[in-house]
Amino acid sequence: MPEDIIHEITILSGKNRNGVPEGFDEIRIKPGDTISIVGPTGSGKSALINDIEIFANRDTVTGRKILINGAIPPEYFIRDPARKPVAMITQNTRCLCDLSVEDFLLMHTKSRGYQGQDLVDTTISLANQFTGEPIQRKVRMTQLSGGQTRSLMVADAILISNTPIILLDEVENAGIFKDRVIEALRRYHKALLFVTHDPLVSLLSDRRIVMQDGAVAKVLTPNGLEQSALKQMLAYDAAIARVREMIRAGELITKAVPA
Ligand SMILES: Nc1ncnc2c1ncn2[C@@H]1O[C@H](COP(=O)(O)OP(=O)(O)OP(=O)(O)O)[C@@H](O)[C@H]1O
Repeated sequence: MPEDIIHEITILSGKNRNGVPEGFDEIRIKPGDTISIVGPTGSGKSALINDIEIFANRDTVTGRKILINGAIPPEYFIRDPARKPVAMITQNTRCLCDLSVEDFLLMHTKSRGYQGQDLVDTTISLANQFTGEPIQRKVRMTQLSGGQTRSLMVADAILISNTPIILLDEVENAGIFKDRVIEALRRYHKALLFVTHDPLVSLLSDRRIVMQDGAVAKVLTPNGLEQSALKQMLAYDAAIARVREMIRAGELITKAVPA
């Protein structure tokens, strides 16, 4: 529906944990933007993406307000799961559904009014680009590992739910190829906000929101200034991935691994 097309999400500032107003007026996010949310433990990272998930209207602990296309979002964005434009994927995302992967995705495509097997196949193959352990279509949803579940949920959010806004809360430790997830979300033109403690994931984003004491302390836009650090982190990440595979395969690591 044209009125459902999202051009912009706006975060209007609230207050920090001590009631002091945040030091920004508004943060504007457009489809295709990738934004990482960083900061120490307890600094308010999850609270910020929760505000977006529920379209806070000065009614959460932070006092923030979220606008969609410059206005308060319509009630059905919040109440109707099929029209909600936000998918939130967390470390705790679990699937309690006793169906095979294929049947689960088929059911979801039908409930969204799509027909045919094609979308199910594309979703499984996209999910398999994100995880090192390929997902078999006949396996039960409850048997998927943490990394496989998160990979499938991201692929489902991109292709079947097709939500324009995707929120990821610390999914990086879950055995998924985080750089491929970010690349795919960019390619599909999603607005992506992710809470992360991972340096590589942070460097891959266009902007970094830095949290402190429950408030946004800074919004950094590196504009290419971090390219050499990013290159270095990609090389380290590849070296760590190689060692991880060697360890998984039962090898002894007797030499330094070049980055
Ligand atoms: N602006 C605020 N005002 C009042 N309380 C807040 C504010 N922001 C966050 N909090 C509260 O502070 C606690 C910690 O916040 P939150 O869980 O968002 O931190 P976090 O940075 O995600 O932490 P972690 O890295 O450990 O997951 C929560 O109980 C949250 O509700």
